[in-house]
Amino acid sequence: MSDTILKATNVSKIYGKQKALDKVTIEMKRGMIYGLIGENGAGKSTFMRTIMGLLSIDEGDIELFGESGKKGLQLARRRMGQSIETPALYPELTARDNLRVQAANGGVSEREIDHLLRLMGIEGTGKKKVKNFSLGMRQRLAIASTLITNPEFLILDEPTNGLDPSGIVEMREIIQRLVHERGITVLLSSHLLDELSQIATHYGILHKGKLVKELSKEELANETRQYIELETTAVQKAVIVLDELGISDYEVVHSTGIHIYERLDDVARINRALVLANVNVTRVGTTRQKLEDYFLQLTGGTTNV
Ligand SMILES: Nc1ncnc2c1ncn2[C@@H]1O[C@H](COP(=O)(O)OP(=O)(O)OP(=O)(O)O)[C@@H](O)[C@H]1O
Repeated sequence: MSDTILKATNVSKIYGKQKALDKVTIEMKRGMIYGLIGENGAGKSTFMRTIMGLLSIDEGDIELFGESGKKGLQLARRRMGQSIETPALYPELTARDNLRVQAANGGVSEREIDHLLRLMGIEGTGKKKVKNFSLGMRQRLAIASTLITNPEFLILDEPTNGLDPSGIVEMREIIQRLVHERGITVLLSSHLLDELSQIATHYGILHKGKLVKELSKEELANETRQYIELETTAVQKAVIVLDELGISDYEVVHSTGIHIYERLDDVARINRALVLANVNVTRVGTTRQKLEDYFLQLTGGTTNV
């Protein structure tokens, strides 16, 4: 069985004169959680729609589960679920009855419905009607309904949009559970890098239809790593002091600068030790390039939230 779930090569979509997608190439392997990040209008939904076959492409190739061509893609898409165009939830029905309605044609058992409700953490909603659900609960039910067909690859369009911070954390946990318990590969989107920063294993930054950067979770962590920035005119002496303090994860970045990647809460102590050793410290402090700053740097834009 191929490990490549999605291979989109040079995919373009043009609306009139506007290129909503401009030669986007993305490859996803089984088990990945791929976060597509971009501001409003960057092309995230358009990309997801083309992958699901809800929208035709003007250029490029799409391969799903190793299948290509019209027939092959049609078959492959049966193994996928999506939240871009899900059936509307019935506000007058309970969560369970909503799933029952959607499961009606698929021969899905009550046991499976129970499992989905539990998986999404909405098993306790009982007789409560969906119209009285919070946005977070509704989002969970919407995802539960995409799981009815037991997809191997799930596409979620902005699943954290509109949720409060605790709702975002819960949604992240749910998505991680899907990956760990069901082995589902997930492509999801957000206009905020921060919202997906703890769950995605890979990131693609989309800007004006172009994929401007692709990086793994580890690469992102490195690029936005927090450290103590130490400026001193005596780098060599400072390094000796750091060694004496048992600090080994540091980097001399230039003739007067050191980045220390550990003991971030110990700035005062490190400073004291340096001063005691007669090291002239011109600046010491913790810095971190915030994720959203990093994102703006890549897209050269201003934040729209
Ligand atoms: N049916 C359409 N006709 C014309 N232009 C469209 C159509 N759908 C999308 N667009 C344009 O294509 C570009 C990409 O839109 P898309 O919805 O994919 O962006 P997005 O990143 O998903 O943003 P959002 O978060 O706002 O949904 C936008 O400039 C949008 O105006």
